[in-house]
Amino acid sequence: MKTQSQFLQVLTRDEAERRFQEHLRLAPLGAESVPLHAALGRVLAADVAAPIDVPGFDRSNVDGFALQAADTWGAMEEEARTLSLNTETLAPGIVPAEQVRRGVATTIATGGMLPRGADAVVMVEHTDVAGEQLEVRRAITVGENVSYAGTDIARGETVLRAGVPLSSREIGVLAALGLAEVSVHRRPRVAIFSTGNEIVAPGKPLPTGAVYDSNAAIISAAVEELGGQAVRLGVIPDDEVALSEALATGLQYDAVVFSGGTSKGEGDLSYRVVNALNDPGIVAHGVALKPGKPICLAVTDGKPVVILPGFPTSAVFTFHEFLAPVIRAFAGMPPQRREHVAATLPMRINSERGRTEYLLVGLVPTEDGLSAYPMGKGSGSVTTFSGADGFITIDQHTEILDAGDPVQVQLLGKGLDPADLIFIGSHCVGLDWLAGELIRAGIRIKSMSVGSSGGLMAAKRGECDIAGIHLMDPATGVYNTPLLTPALTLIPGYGRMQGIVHRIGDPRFEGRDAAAAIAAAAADADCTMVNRNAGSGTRILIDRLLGGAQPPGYGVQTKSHNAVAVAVAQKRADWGMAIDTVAQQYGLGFIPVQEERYDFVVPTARLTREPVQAFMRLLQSAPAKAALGKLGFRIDA
Ligand SMILES: Nc1nc2c(c(=O)[nH]1)N[C@H]1C(S)=C(S)[C@@H](COP(=O)(O)OP(=O)(O)OC[C@H]3O[C@@H](n4cnc5c(N)ncnc54)[C@H](O)[C@@H]3O)O[C@H]1N2
Ligand code: MOO
Repeated sequence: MKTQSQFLQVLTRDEAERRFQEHLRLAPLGAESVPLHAALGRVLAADVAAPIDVPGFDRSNVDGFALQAADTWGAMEEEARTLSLNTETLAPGIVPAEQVRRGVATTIATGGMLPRGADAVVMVEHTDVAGEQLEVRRAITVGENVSYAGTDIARGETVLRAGVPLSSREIGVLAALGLAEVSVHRRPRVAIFSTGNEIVAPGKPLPTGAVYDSNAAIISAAVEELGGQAVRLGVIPDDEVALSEALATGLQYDAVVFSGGTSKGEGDLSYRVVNALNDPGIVAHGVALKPGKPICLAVTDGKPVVILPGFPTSAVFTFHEFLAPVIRAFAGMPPQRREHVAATLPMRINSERGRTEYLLVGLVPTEDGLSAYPMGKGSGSVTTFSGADGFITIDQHTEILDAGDPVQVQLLGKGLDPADLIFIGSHCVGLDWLAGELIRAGIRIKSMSVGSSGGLMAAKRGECDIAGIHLMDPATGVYNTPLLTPALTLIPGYGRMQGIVHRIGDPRFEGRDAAAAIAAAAADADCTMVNRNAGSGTRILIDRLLGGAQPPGYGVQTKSHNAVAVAVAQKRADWGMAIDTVAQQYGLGFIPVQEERYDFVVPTARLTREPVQAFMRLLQSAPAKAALGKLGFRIDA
């Protein structure tokens, strides 16, 4: 029998970090010399002192004539000073041979070397040449139009400091100093494995029940962003021998990252393999964090070995919490500066007691500052992290945050990227198409799917420009309009056909109308449905159709049309309610029930905003009508 290792001691985040870093040397791993063309993004390992002066000589900044400024004094447009010209012309790179004495000038080009005796350059525009004579029509001062040697960079000056990540600008400076190579910190090489029999590399076919390996891709890219070198070593099956071999390979690098197999389930073997390490081995397994509780942190011989939870959001979060600072330090990058902004919660939030919760949020500007919308699709979501602006930290002792509570949001990226147009509401592929068109037209869009009711609330609070909703008023059976208030304006959208989806050829549904199909389903005790979440427009339709009955599967409340179609296609259920376009996508049969309206609600005060107007014009345009029609939506004439 396999032993089930428990999370014997769940640590706080800070204690886990302390134990982890205690055994690590948070310093660069060494320096190496790289050619300038390969230096982009690398971190300077030593201060750079200028070996030469830049410019290396007194240089003219204009096309004109090098002379002694005193010879021009008193010169005016109608009262020129006349000088004689030397014979040479000083193009850049020419070393002057002739001296500039009183009353004499030398022709010089921009970048040319100032000749001995000259102390200024007059621009060609302020002169006339007549034979060997130069007429100057403008008085200039000593030093005018001249850059003296070493004024840009003086020899011996420290121009760049160790620890600076090299961008194109620093690389330009190094080249100007004549340096062909530069000493940079060695990039820490991070071995990255994904684990699990169900994990499939992108690009390969996906068997039912399998999952594409997103963790390796996101962790690899994050390692590179932090100045490390990602060494992708593939997907390792749930097999102790294979995992041990992987670990041995991984230990040839500077750090080892596994994802998956750290909790206590069947097949979660990664931590058992890592458990064989010593000096000191595992320092934390189980941290009071959400997401990220099963994170396993180990160190062996000064090398970090980490098992990230398999769930993508947990994996990314714990990577950034525990490993990112270590990789930065190994790479010689300065610690990350974390930026916070103040915001308000638009809705009540429940949190789990006993775990510090990191809640990813999207930020929306309002008249009273920022509103922080939870992006939560749970730890298993791949998109939560990429769509969020930041996260709030909910203390382990806090169970509830109320709507209107002030929160501090730690930003994920650099600064805030304000949007021109904010959509909050129900997700629709038609709206996706419209948003795509606006983005192509240069409008910055932020879009949050919080359902129809959430969208309506956001519009009432003035937090969005446009809320896509499809809510039927149960009393009248009319969509959307009965729910408006005077402060809201409705932009008519389009119709979508809702109906019963079933597998093609199922005799309980095929060829019947909705009422007959429901009756046939009710007559078969084995017939299972899949429901929708309470509050959704679709659920109202289902309940009307069932007339109070609750057949098998009624308790399974999925949150989208796609989830309903997948459940039916994969035979976990026999019928459900979804829109016809989704039924088509999954090759399912469809019995029309009712056309519902998907409309756009705009806070009236925002109606005149140009991006809102652009949206309205787009919706009315012939290409939009054609595209939406092709997607299966019925557009008003
Ligand atoms: N009984 C308990 N069950 C679970 C607990 C617990 O405390 N007690 N903790 C839960 C938490 S919290 C998390 S987080 C997960 C983490 O589990 P594992 O680290 O063991 O991860 P897996 O079981 O291998 O996978 C979880 C999930 O993530 C998918 N996955 C895995 N690798 C990848 C990848 N490379 N790319 C994309 N997706 C991946 C995997 O298919 C699973 O769906 O455990 C809970 N359970
Ligand atoms: O703590 Mo797990 O990391 O929520 O999903």
